[in-house]
Amino acid sequence: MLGSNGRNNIFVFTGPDGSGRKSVAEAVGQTFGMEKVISFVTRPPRQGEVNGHDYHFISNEKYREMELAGEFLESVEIDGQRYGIRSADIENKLHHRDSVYLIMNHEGAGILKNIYGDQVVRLFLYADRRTVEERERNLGLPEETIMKHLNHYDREMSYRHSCEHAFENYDLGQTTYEITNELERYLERGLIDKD
Ligand SMILES: Nc1nc2c(ncn2[C@@H]2O[C@H](COP(=O)(O)OP(=O)(O)O)[C@@H](O)[C@H]2O)c(=O)[nH]1
Ligand SMILES: Nc1ncnc2c1ncn2[C@@H]1O[C@H](COP(=O)(O)OP(=O)(O)O)[C@@H](O)[C@H]1O
Repeated sequence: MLGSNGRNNIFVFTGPDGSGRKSVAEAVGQTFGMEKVISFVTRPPRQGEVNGHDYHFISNEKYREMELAGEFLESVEIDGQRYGIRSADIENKLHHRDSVYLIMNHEGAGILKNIYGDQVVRLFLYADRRTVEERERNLGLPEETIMKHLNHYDREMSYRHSCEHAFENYDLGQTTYEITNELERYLERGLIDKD
């Protein structure tokens, strides 16, 4: 379904782990009644993660089957685990709605941009290295995971200038407000009084 501006919007939240992509994306998604396209992943769920909400958690074998069947629009390997987006999921959602959102690393964001061009709006979130490390520690992530994430920090940060918009995230309410304002320009739904 095309939006009031005559096109679909695919909002991709990207940036370093711990920058707040999931938190902000969920808040903004709720505000606009937008659906998330959920990734398939081979890593096991972490405590509190829900299958079908955070990810579709699947085995290596199942992932390979889907891959061989050509089901993935985008598929990457990060730290030995596979992450992918199923073509049908994004197409079905866009059939019923004008906009969707996803959360991915720079690689996935670049692939989607190449496929969907102007319909993809990359929203880059960031905070300094010490802050993201502290947030991940407060979340209780295993030390090994935090270290892996920090190893990707510089590479992810260097993607900032390729993105359509970038937001420093230190105050969750403020960041959500800024992104809502920005998305309103794309969605033209009149949720924000611009005067
Ligand atoms: N390219 C790509 N990246 C993804 C996908 N799903 C999740 N990611 C990103 O992969 C990275 C690794 O994620 P992980 O360590 O499992 O942390 P998580 O963000 O807490 O799930 C994160 O930056 C995710 O945002 C996907 O389908 N494709
Ligand atoms: N502006 C912020 N101030 C403080 N904590 C934040 C802020 N944004 C996000 N967080 C917290 O940081 C942690 C990581 O956020 P999350 O949204 O999971 O990041 P990402 O999806 O980028 O890895 C979560 O515990 C989240 O509640």
